[in-house]
This record gives sequence, structure tokens and C-alpha cells, in this order.
Amino acid sequence: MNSARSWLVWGVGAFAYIAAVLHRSSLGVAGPAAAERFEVQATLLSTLGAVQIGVYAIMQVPVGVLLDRFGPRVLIAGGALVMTGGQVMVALAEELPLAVAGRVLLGIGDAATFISVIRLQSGWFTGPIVAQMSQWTAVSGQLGQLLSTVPFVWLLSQVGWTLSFGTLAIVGAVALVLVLLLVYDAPPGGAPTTGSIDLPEGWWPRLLTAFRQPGTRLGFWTHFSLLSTTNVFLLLWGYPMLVDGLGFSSGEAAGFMSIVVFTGMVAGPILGVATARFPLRRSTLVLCIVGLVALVWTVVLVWPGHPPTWLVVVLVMALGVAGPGSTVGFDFARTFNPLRLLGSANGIVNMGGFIASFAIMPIIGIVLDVVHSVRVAGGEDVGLYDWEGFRIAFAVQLLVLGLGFAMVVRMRRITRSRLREEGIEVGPIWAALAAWMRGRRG
Ligand SMILES: NCCCC[C@H](N)C(=O)NCC(=O)O
Repeated sequence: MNSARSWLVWGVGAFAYIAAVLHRSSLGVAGPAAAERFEVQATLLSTLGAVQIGVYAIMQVPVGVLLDRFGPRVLIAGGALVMTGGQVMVALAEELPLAVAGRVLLGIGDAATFISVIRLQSGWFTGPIVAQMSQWTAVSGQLGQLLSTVPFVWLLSQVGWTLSFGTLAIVGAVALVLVLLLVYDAPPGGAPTTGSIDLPEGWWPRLLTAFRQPGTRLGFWTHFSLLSTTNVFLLLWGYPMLVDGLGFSSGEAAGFMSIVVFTGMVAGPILGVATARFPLRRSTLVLCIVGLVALVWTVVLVWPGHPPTWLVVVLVMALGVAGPGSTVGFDFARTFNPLRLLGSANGIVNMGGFIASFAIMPIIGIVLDVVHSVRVAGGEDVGLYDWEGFRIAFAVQLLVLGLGFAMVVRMRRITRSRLREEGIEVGPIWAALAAWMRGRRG
């Protein structure tokens, strides 16, 4: 455990996840080329993006159950295989239906990857480092996001659709071969066992057992609260809001998007250390991040006129912290479930943020449409992506943040009462801080 080989195995798993995120984000940055190739509206293409997120969310529970049955090696390799096939279809597609089928396969393969790499870590590492590894895995995915924004966009402009998407398929195939050669579920002696815990037979009772753990549901609501706001911004609505709503150039918008990604890459490891160092304060950390994001969105949305550039920078930095904040959800699942249920538990957690993203993405589009129609009917000459429309449409996110906050508070109360039964008392944060200050003085 925690050996050079552990790092190699994790590195290959992380590479497979980088490839998955690269596949995931490639259509989003190829919007104009796709609209031209398939002769469809950009709006229809953005709906495709939402469908892929939906497929990803629906697949979480089946994939989690399969992960507990077959282990991460099989799931990561299977995911890479399906994504490679999907990307070949996208590369060769001349008509939209084949491209859609390819994107569905990409959603399925992608769904298997992140939670399997998170599960792989628990087979190869022990101790506080495991809490940090989840953040490192998530950070590596951000590399895939960056690769899609600059190098892939450049490749697409140089060699065209088939060769650039074909190159992504080759990256997927390389990931598949490396996983088959190097990734195993645990070192030769086996992973740490949790054999003393009796688990029911059959996938359904086991899934229910994972769901009934309050820590799993605390993880679900953590992910629900914090992932969607970043996803909605990075994957769909951030670019039109910045360019059409606020009048920034496309280069400036790309710069803002990169700030989200870079802030996440810095915040992730810091949150990883914090969760490993203060495991009993993880939910307080999550609540602070949810509160911060809600506050910043509120200020942006009620700002008279266009929000100033410095405020937009604060917003994208807050969104950058929200992404790694959502990863803390997997740490709740890890510490409250036996290893043999971790696949199912992680699948449940990962569904949270993607269900919220899938719901919010079209709702924002619908609200934009309604606001636009009402204003046009009232005689105003405004565009669909006007800032006043975004101001109202983005307020929908406050409902997700508010619901998420309330549910995290509720689930942590239940989780803490379960801990109390086991003799672990988690006092209020102010009491802990006061004791810490007294300790420093004395
Ligand atoms: N853009 C934010 C990335 C944060 C990672 C996140 N916690 C997560 O759940 N990722 C799942 C995945 O499949 O990427």
C-alpha cells in the first residue's frame, strides 16, 4: 500500500479519467464546427450536451453496482472501450443520429470512470492520503478540460472534424491498453478487508444498505449542492452569459472559464488536506462553500446594471472552489461505507450533482425563452441572451443551493446522531475553535 506501484496504478487510472473528461468536453468546444457539419442549430447541440449529462446521471447506480461486483479494473477498461467506440462514431458521423449515438456511448463510458478511479484509490492507499487522493483525481480531470479548450480547438481548426475526433479516439484506446496492462484492483496481498461487517446478499439489498447510510446521503447532497453550479457554467451557460449577456469578447470569456478551472486545481488539494486533517468538520466546510457560492451569485444577480469585471472574477473563483467542494461528497461515502459497498455508495453520491445539472440546464433555457417572449410582447427590442434574462434565469440556481444547504444540514444532524451512538461526539464549531485557542495560549 502507498508504494511507487500504487502511484503508477493511480496515475494510469487518472489518465483514463483525463481522457474521459477530454471526450466529455470535446463537443462543447466544437459547437460551430458541429452546427456546420450536421446543419443544425447550436441550441439543438447544447441539448445534446444535456442528454449526455442525463445518460451519465442515470448510469451512476448501475455502474456503482457493477463496480462492487467486478472491481475498478474491469469498469475503467470497459468505460475506456465504450468511449473509444463512441468517439470513433462521432469522428465518422456525417449525419446527426450517428453522432448522437456516439455521444450516448461517451456518456455511458464516462459514467464508469470517475467513481471507479475513486474506488481504485481505496484498494492501493491507506491513511489520511486517501482523502487527498480524491481531490487529486478530480484535479487531473481538470487537465482534460484544459486540453479540450486549447489544444483540441487548435487541432480541430488544423485537421478538421474526422481527424481531430479520431485523435481523441486514439487517446481513449491508449488509455484502454494502459489500464489492461497496469491497473489491478489491489496489490498482491489484497486490499484492506472489512470482512467483520455483515452485508446482505444480492445487489439490491446491498444498494439499499449503501443508501441507508446517512454518510452516503450526506455525500449525495454535498455533490448536489456544489457540482451543478460549476457544471452549468462550464458546460453550457457560462459562455453565452459572458459574451451575449455581459458583452465580453470570446477570448475574455475563455479567460474567465480558465479561471474556474485553475482555481479548482489550486483549491482541490487544499480542500483535500483540510478534509484529511479535520474529518469531523467536513460538513461545516461544505456549508461554508455552499453559502459563499449562494452569496456571490446573489450579489452578481442583484447588482444594478452589468456586474463589474472584478465581481465576475470573484464569481468564477467561487465556482472554481465549488467543484472540489463537491468532491468532499465522496469522502463522506468512503468513511461511512465498507469497501465492498463503496462502488454503490459513490454512484449514489455522483448522481447528486449530475441530476441537479441535468435539471437546471434546460430550466435556465426555458426561463430565458419565457422572459424574452414576455419582453418582446411588451414592445422591447431585446435579444434572447440579454443580461436581464440571465439575471432571472440564473436565480433558479439559488433554489438548488438553498435546497442543498438545507439537506446537508439535515443529513449531518442524522449522521452526527449515528456517530454519537458509536461514542463520537461532534461539538459545535465555535466550541472547538475556543478549545483550540485555549490550547495555543496555554
Ligand atoms: N468541474 C468540476 C469538477 C469537480 C469534480 C467533481 N467532484 C466530480 O464529481 N466529478 C465527476 C466526474 O465524472 O467528473
